[in-house]
Amino acid sequence: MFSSLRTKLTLSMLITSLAAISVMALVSPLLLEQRFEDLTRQEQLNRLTGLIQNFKQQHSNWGTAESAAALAAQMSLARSSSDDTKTTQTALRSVILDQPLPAYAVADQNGHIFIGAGEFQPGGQLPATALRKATPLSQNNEILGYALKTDTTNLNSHDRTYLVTLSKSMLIGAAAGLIITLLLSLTMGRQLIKHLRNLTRAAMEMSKGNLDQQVTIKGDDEVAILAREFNRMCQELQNTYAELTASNETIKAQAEAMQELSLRDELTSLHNRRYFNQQFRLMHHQAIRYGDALTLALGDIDHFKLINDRYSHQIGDAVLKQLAQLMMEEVRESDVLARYGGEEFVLLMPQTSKEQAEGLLNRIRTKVENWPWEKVCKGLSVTISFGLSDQLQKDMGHSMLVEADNKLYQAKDQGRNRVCV
Ligand SMILES: Nc1nc2c(ncn2[C@@H]2O[C@H](COP(=O)(O)OP(=O)(O)OP(=O)(O)O)[C@@H](O)[C@H]2O)c(=O)[nH]1
Repeated sequence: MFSSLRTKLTLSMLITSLAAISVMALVSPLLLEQRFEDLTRQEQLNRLTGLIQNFKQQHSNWGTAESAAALAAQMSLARSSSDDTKTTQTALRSVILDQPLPAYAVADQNGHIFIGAGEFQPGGQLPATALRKATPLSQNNEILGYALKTDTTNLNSHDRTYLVTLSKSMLIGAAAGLIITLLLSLTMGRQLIKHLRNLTRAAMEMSKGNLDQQVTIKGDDEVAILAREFNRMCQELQNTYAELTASNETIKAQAEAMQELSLRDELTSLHNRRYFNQQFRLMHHQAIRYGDALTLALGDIDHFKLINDRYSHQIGDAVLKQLAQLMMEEVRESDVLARYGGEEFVLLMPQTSKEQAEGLLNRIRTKVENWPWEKVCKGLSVTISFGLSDQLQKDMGHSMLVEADNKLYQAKDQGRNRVCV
């Protein structure tokens, strides 16, 4: 339901804020009231202690029923009097008039009550059980009297109003603070989500194969660290991919070169017999299937042994190379010219009749005969003989090769430097 991170963050912040305000609304007034009461009570007890001290300074018999009665009398006088010149009466007035009437019964150290409250009346005696519950009023470790709380609260309506106003102000302040925090969190959350979205988008692009991904980095937080690492990984991946592609290309090129080399003759750079065999099988099959013409020629340099013997093996090699070059210049791209072995060549001519092939081979033969072989070696002359076949039989080309070979022998027998058909 709440699938996006943004929604989840917003909701969690809202819930947290509401929970914080609720806790504050419930707990803080209670704590405040408790604290307020404690302070008020302490203040009242201090005043009572001060009252007794003042009285005791003037009356040496403090602790007797008489002195308690005298203080009680002074207190009832202070309630009705406006004269505040005397110290005790001033203290009394501050206890009795400035403060709400405390819900305390107060007695001297021997339990003689001089301030009455509840069931305890002035002039009476505070029972032992009540005395145990009462708070001692002491100074310099000397107990001057006891105050027994007879009411649950020390707070008057003023205090309560003050307390409620304070609680409300606190709540308004807290609510305002929380709203600001919420807004700030939302802004920060938006920024965070923006960075995460950028990262997600870049990662998705990467998974599609677009490795060239870099995200903007701001700040130094965890998301920035994540983004920095992501960028570094992208860069590394890109470099590795480029290296792999390059080495792949090299391997491919090397494999192609190896393949090509394995099908080429090293000396003449013509295709070799293996390549010829592959092509011959294919072309022979196609020619039979589609009823096309296919002519095969075997060529052999005349008296090549003599050339080797007379001019050296190196000159023999040079002749082979030059002759291959001359033949290459004459044949079509679609023809297959290969060194068949030693001083023998084979030429496969697809869609070529025997007559057309004969014409081409005679052109080659004449070209070879007329080429200035003196350039290679003084006194050198070279000729070549060819045997032709266009026999298409379903025997994988065997009869064609046999016939071409027979015709080549025929050409040699008839005096060489010729084409036998
Ligand atoms: N220099 C060189 N000679 C080669 C190479 N391959 C084969 N030969 C030589 O070619 C010669 C072929 O001689 P033969 O088969 O007697 O034929 P021929 O001398 O040409 O005589 P005919 O074919 O009857 O005209 C041999 O001496 C081989 O050593 C090669 O790659 N380089």
